[in-house]
Amino acid sequence: MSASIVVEDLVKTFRIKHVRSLKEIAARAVRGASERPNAFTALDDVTLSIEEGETVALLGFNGSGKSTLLKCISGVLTPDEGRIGLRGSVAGLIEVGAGFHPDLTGRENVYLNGAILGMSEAAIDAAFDSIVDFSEIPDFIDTEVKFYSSGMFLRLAFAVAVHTDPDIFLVDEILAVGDEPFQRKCIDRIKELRDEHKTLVIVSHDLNMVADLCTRGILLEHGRVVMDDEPHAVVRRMRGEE
Ligand SMILES: Nc1ncnc2c1ncn2[C@@H]1O[C@H](COP(=O)(O)OP(=O)(O)OP(=O)(O)O)[C@@H](O)[C@H]1O
Repeated sequence: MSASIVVEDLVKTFRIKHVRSLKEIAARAVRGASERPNAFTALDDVTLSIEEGETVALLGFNGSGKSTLLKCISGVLTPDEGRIGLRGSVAGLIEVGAGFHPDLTGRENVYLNGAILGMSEAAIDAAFDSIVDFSEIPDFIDTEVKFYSSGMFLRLAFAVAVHTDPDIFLVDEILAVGDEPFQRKCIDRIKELRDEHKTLVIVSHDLNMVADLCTRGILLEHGRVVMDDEPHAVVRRMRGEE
């Protein structure tokens, strides 16, 4: 086996903007109050290596840095320090509909999003019917996506992403907005990708589902990796059961 994703000494810091009214600013100036720190470390020296074909659950409570890590791996965010090495093509379903333009139709967005994810026009032509089939929204494919519900957005975004045939697939909270039948379909597709030996990194708060789906669990706390083990063991630790 060879490494598919290598992350070394990754640090990501965000600047925090404090929004205050003029009255507050004046009151603080009179009191001589000191400023709160305006930098926040979302990823604090993260090092990990994921082998080709592994299915990894990235776990942690709200704000622990999961999405930030996925965004750094996918290239949406640039880390402040550290290195990321990837072997193969990457598709991310991280911010649903991020690559979608609200004034374009579903059809136009399939082409736009497919191109962003590295598909040629011919490849999108060939996959188009299957993408629309998967999304199950054929009646809305020529409607501007600003009129879509959040679930319809997700359906089309997921359908495009799984048709790009990536080597590495990063998935953040796919189940948040899809209805139950579509969730089941997404999970089935993810299982197929797993069985095709793709490398998968999945973020979800549905702990039982990801623990069953994945072969490895990585737990983040305050931007640091604190456990890297069999996923059910990681879930038990999160629940305070061990
Ligand atoms: N663009 C940003 N600007 C400032 N702070 C940010 C930004 N993005 C994330 N953060 C902060 O970084 C921390 C980690 O956020 P992140 O979204 O990675 O957490 P998460 O583990 O995915 O959480 P959740 O389970 O709630 O989705 C949070 O405290 C968040 O407020």
